[in-house]
Amino acid sequence: MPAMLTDVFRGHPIHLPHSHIPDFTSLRELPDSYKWTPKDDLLFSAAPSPPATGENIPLIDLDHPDATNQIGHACRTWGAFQISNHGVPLGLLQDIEFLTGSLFGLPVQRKLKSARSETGVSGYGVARIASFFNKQMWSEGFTITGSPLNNFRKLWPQHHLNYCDIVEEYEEHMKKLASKLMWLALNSLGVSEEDIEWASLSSDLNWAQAALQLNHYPVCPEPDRAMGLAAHTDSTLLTILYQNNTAGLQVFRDDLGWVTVPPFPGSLVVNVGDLFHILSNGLFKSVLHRARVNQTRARLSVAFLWGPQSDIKISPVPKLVSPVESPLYQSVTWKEYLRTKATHFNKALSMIRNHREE
Ligand SMILES: C=C1C[C@]23C[C@@]1(O)CC[C@H]2[C@@]12CCC[C@@](C)(C(=O)O1)[C@H]2[C@@H]3C(=O)O
Ligand SMILES: O=C(O)CCC(=O)C(=O)O
Ligand SMILES: [Fe+2]
Repeated sequence: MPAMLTDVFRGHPIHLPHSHIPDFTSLRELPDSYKWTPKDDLLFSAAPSPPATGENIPLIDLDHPDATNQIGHACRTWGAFQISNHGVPLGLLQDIEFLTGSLFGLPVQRKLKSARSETGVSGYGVARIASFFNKQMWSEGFTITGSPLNNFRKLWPQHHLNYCDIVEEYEEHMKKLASKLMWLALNSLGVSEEDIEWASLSSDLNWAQAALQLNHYPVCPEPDRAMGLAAHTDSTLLTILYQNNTAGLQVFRDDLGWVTVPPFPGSLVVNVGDLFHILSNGLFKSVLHRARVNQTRARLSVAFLWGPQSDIKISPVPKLVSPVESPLYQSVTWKEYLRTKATHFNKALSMIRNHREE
């Protein structure tokens, strides 16, 4: 996988307190800096949840004859769905979960040997969005772009090659799955490969790239006051998320509030990201989501964040733009968008939106 994302934050350092990541297991009480009140998580103005209706994001069987329409509907209404029969071997999901558990189980001092630098993308640390919040999140993360070899060697001097193989195999499966899902979703809108210049020009998947984000949410002494990962949308085209058998992911819908996505063994969660929202001229929703924590079980998740190569301009598909209106968004590369997001976070999408005359 080409390492094009690695230099995206060069010249855009963020000062994050990686070195202050505590040894979570030793904390019997929640420190004040980790106590969130509802106003600490208001950057995306998500209204409080109305009473639960039991509605949830759809679980779509990819072998179902109507899968295309179901995916299209889910992208328009939720911006998220779960999938079964996705073709990723269960053993590989178990391997990536094992790798993730093993990484975060290492002593803090070892993990810090591969700490993400202030201008880097890859490595160990707190989520990049942490700089926008006054409170700290109850989680730790590890981002992989390009080869993980150098970092993995520092983490596991003996076993790094086995772990590199797992990451490579996982990314290969994810790449193919993400592309299949994108085309199914676009087909549901009547859009095919010939309608998108950059996709039709390059053979196989040379136009795509990705980052793998491993997340750990340790057991928390006061889960109702803590936040695992604050509300955000992904900057991607699509994100494919594996979660272990512990609930915590929540997605937001204006009419339903925060809805918890139950883990179904072997299934994967798919999120529409901001770039897919732009490409679909606003028809697909980039889903606002967050992760909560709990008092009894540690939670692990693995997000495959998938988007176009850094030099590809994403703009609304002409077929989806009305002939009498301008496209909803200006064109933008993933790199430009990540930089805008790194400085303006929740305002990034509206900054590239074309404001129409009334
Ligand atoms: C490619 C990327 C997407 C991401 C920023 C990053 O450079 C690598 C990590 C990704 C992640 C994972 C956790 C949530 C998120 C908002 C963050 O802070 O880092 C996403 C970023 C994103 O989608 O914008
Ligand atoms: O842990 C989760 O369920 C969410 C992770 C996530 O949103 C991310 O890595 O972007
Ligand atoms: Fe996310």
